Amino acid sequence: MPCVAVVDTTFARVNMAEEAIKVLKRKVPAIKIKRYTVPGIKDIAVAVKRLFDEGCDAAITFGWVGPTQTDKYSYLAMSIALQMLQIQYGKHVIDVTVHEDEASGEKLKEVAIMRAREHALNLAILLTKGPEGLTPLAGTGQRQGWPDVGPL
Ligand SMILES: Cc1nc2c(=O)[nH]c(=O)nc-2n(C[C@H](O)[C@H](O)[C@H](O)CO)c1C
Repeated sequence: MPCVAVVDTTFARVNMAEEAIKVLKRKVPAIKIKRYTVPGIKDIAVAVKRLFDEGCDAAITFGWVGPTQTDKYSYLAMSIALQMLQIQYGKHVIDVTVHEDEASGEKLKEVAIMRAREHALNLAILLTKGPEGLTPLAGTGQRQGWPDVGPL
Protein backbone atom coordinates (compact mmCIF):
# COMPACT_ATOMS: atom_id res chain seq x y z
CA MET A 1 0.00 0.00 0.00
CA PRO A 2 1.74 3.23 -1.10
CA CYS A 3 1.93 6.05 1.41
CA VAL A 4 1.85 9.62 0.12
CA ALA A 5 2.76 12.69 2.14
CA VAL A 6 0.43 15.60 1.37
CA VAL A 7 1.77 18.90 2.67
CA ASP A 8 -0.03 22.23 2.34
CA THR A 9 -0.13 25.66 3.94
CA THR A 10 -2.50 28.04 5.68
CA PHE A 11 -1.00 30.85 3.55
CA ALA A 12 -2.68 29.39 0.44
CA ARG A 13 -6.00 30.84 -0.62
CA VAL A 14 -7.38 27.63 -2.17
CA ASN A 15 -7.62 24.20 -0.53
CA MET A 16 -5.60 22.44 -3.23
CA ALA A 17 -4.71 19.40 -1.14
CA GLU A 18 -8.37 18.49 -0.75
CA GLU A 19 -8.77 18.38 -4.53
CA ALA A 20 -5.61 16.31 -4.97
CA ILE A 21 -6.57 13.80 -2.29
CA LYS A 22 -9.85 13.07 -4.08
CA VAL A 23 -7.92 12.26 -7.28
CA LEU A 24 -5.31 10.15 -5.47
CA LYS A 25 -7.97 8.09 -3.66
CA ARG A 26 -9.94 7.54 -6.86
CA LYS A 27 -6.91 6.47 -8.91
CA VAL A 28 -5.10 4.49 -6.19
CA PRO A 29 -7.82 3.09 -3.88
CA ALA A 30 -5.32 1.39 -1.55
CA ILE A 31 -3.35 4.58 -1.00
CA LYS A 32 -2.45 5.79 2.49
CA ILE A 33 -2.43 9.58 2.85
CA LYS A 34 -0.53 11.41 5.57
CA ARG A 35 -1.50 15.07 5.57
CA TYR A 36 0.51 17.81 7.25
CA THR A 37 -0.50 21.49 7.15
CA VAL A 38 2.07 24.19 7.92
CA PRO A 39 1.90 28.01 8.03
CA GLY A 40 3.85 28.80 4.85
CA ILE A 41 6.07 27.49 2.07
CA LYS A 42 9.32 27.71 4.02
CA ASP A 43 7.83 25.23 6.52
CA ILE A 44 7.01 22.63 3.86
CA ALA A 45 10.40 20.91 3.51
CA VAL A 46 10.68 19.81 7.14
CA ALA A 47 7.14 18.43 7.03
CA VAL A 48 8.05 16.34 3.98
CA LYS A 49 11.22 15.13 5.72
CA ARG A 50 9.27 14.06 8.80
CA LEU A 51 6.72 12.17 6.72
CA PHE A 52 9.46 10.46 4.68
CA ASP A 53 11.06 9.41 7.97
CA GLU A 54 7.66 7.95 8.94
CA GLY A 55 7.75 5.80 5.79
CA CYS A 56 5.94 7.74 3.06
CA ASP A 57 6.98 6.70 -0.46
CA ALA A 58 6.40 10.03 -2.21
CA ALA A 59 5.17 13.52 -1.45
CA ILE A 60 3.00 16.13 -3.08
CA THR A 61 3.18 19.68 -1.77
CA PHE A 62 0.89 22.66 -2.27
CA GLY A 63 2.51 26.07 -2.02
CA TRP A 64 1.14 29.52 -2.67
CA VAL A 65 3.59 32.28 -3.51
CA GLY A 66 2.65 35.89 -2.86
CA PRO A 67 3.30 38.59 -5.46
CA THR A 68 6.30 40.37 -3.93
CA GLN A 69 10.01 39.82 -4.54
CA THR A 70 10.36 38.61 -0.93
CA ASP A 71 7.66 35.99 -1.54
CA LYS A 72 9.52 34.79 -4.65
CA TYR A 73 12.76 34.42 -2.66
CA SER A 74 10.81 32.34 -0.14
CA TYR A 75 9.70 30.10 -3.01
CA LEU A 76 13.29 29.70 -4.20
CA ALA A 77 14.36 28.67 -0.69
CA MET A 78 11.57 26.09 -0.50
CA SER A 79 12.24 24.80 -3.98
CA ILE A 80 15.94 24.19 -3.30
CA ALA A 81 15.08 22.39 -0.05
CA LEU A 82 12.60 20.13 -1.87
CA GLN A 83 15.18 19.30 -4.54
CA MET A 84 17.65 18.34 -1.81
CA LEU A 85 15.06 16.09 -0.17
CA GLN A 86 14.29 14.32 -3.44
CA ILE A 87 17.96 13.57 -3.99
CA GLN A 88 18.65 12.62 -0.37
CA TYR A 89 15.70 10.21 -0.11
CA GLY A 90 15.42 9.10 -3.76
CA LYS A 91 11.69 9.81 -3.58
CA HIS A 92 9.50 12.09 -5.66
CA VAL A 93 8.28 15.38 -4.25
CA ILE A 94 5.74 16.81 -6.68
CA ASP A 95 5.88 20.54 -6.06
CA VAL A 96 2.49 22.04 -6.86
CA THR A 97 2.88 25.78 -6.54
CA VAL A 98 0.57 28.62 -7.49
CA HIS A 99 2.02 32.08 -7.93
CA GLU A 100 -0.48 34.73 -6.93
CA ASP A 101 0.44 36.89 -9.94
CA GLU A 102 -0.47 34.17 -12.48
CA ALA A 103 -4.09 35.35 -12.59
CA SER A 104 -6.65 36.80 -10.21
CA GLY A 105 -9.99 36.04 -8.58
CA GLU A 106 -11.99 33.07 -9.86
CA LYS A 107 -9.46 32.40 -12.66
CA LEU A 108 -6.66 32.01 -10.11
CA LYS A 109 -8.84 29.62 -8.10
CA GLU A 110 -9.52 27.56 -11.22
CA VAL A 111 -5.77 27.43 -12.04
CA ALA A 112 -5.02 26.24 -8.50
CA ILE A 113 -7.68 23.52 -8.53
CA MET A 114 -6.77 22.23 -11.98
CA ARG A 115 -3.03 22.26 -11.17
CA ALA A 116 -3.67 20.29 -7.98
CA ARG A 117 -5.82 17.70 -9.76
CA GLU A 118 -3.52 17.30 -12.76
CA HIS A 119 -0.36 16.88 -10.66
CA ALA A 120 -2.19 14.42 -8.39
CA LEU A 121 -2.91 12.40 -11.52
CA ASN A 122 0.78 12.59 -12.51
CA LEU A 123 1.75 11.26 -9.10
CA ALA A 124 -0.88 8.49 -9.23
CA ILE A 125 0.57 7.36 -12.58
CA LEU A 126 4.14 7.39 -11.24
CA LEU A 127 3.04 5.38 -8.19
CA THR A 128 1.06 2.77 -10.11
CA LYS A 129 2.99 2.48 -13.38
CA GLY A 130 6.54 3.47 -12.43
CA PRO A 131 9.17 5.42 -14.39
CA GLU A 132 7.64 4.80 -17.82
CA GLY A 133 4.07 5.52 -16.78
CA LEU A 134 4.17 9.08 -18.14
CA THR A 135 6.27 8.18 -21.20
CA PRO A 136 3.26 8.12 -23.58
CA LEU A 137 2.89 11.85 -22.80
CA ALA A 138 6.59 12.72 -23.24
CA GLY A 139 7.12 15.79 -25.40
CA THR A 140 3.43 16.62 -25.63
CA GLY A 141 3.54 20.05 -23.96
CA GLN A 142 1.45 19.22 -20.93
CA ARG A 143 0.68 22.14 -18.63
CA GLN A 144 -0.97 21.93 -15.25
CA GLY A 145 -3.59 24.56 -14.48
CA TRP A 146 -3.39 26.13 -17.92
CA PRO A 147 -4.26 24.57 -21.31
CA ASP A 148 -1.66 22.20 -22.73
CA VAL A 149 0.46 23.85 -25.42
CA GLY A 150 0.99 20.72 -27.51
CA PRO A 151 4.09 19.37 -29.25
CA LEU A 152 6.20 21.24 -31.81
C1 LIG B 1 7.61 36.49 2.67
C2 LIG B 1 6.81 35.23 2.79
N1 LIG B 1 6.15 34.83 1.68
C3 LIG B 1 5.44 33.66 1.73
C4 LIG B 1 4.74 33.19 0.60
O1 LIG B 1 4.73 33.79 -0.47
N2 LIG B 1 4.06 32.02 0.71
C5 LIG B 1 4.03 31.30 1.86
O2 LIG B 1 3.40 30.23 1.88
N3 LIG B 1 4.69 31.73 2.95
C6 LIG B 1 5.37 32.89 2.92
N4 LIG B 1 6.04 33.33 4.02
C7 LIG B 1 5.92 32.55 5.29
C8 LIG B 1 7.04 31.52 5.42
O3 LIG B 1 6.94 30.55 4.38
C9 LIG B 1 6.98 30.78 6.78
O4 LIG B 1 5.69 30.26 7.00
C10 LIG B 1 7.31 31.68 7.95
O5 LIG B 1 8.53 32.34 7.74
C11 LIG B 1 7.36 30.87 9.27
O6 LIG B 1 8.39 29.87 9.21
C12 LIG B 1 6.77 34.49 3.96
C13 LIG B 1 7.51 34.96 5.18
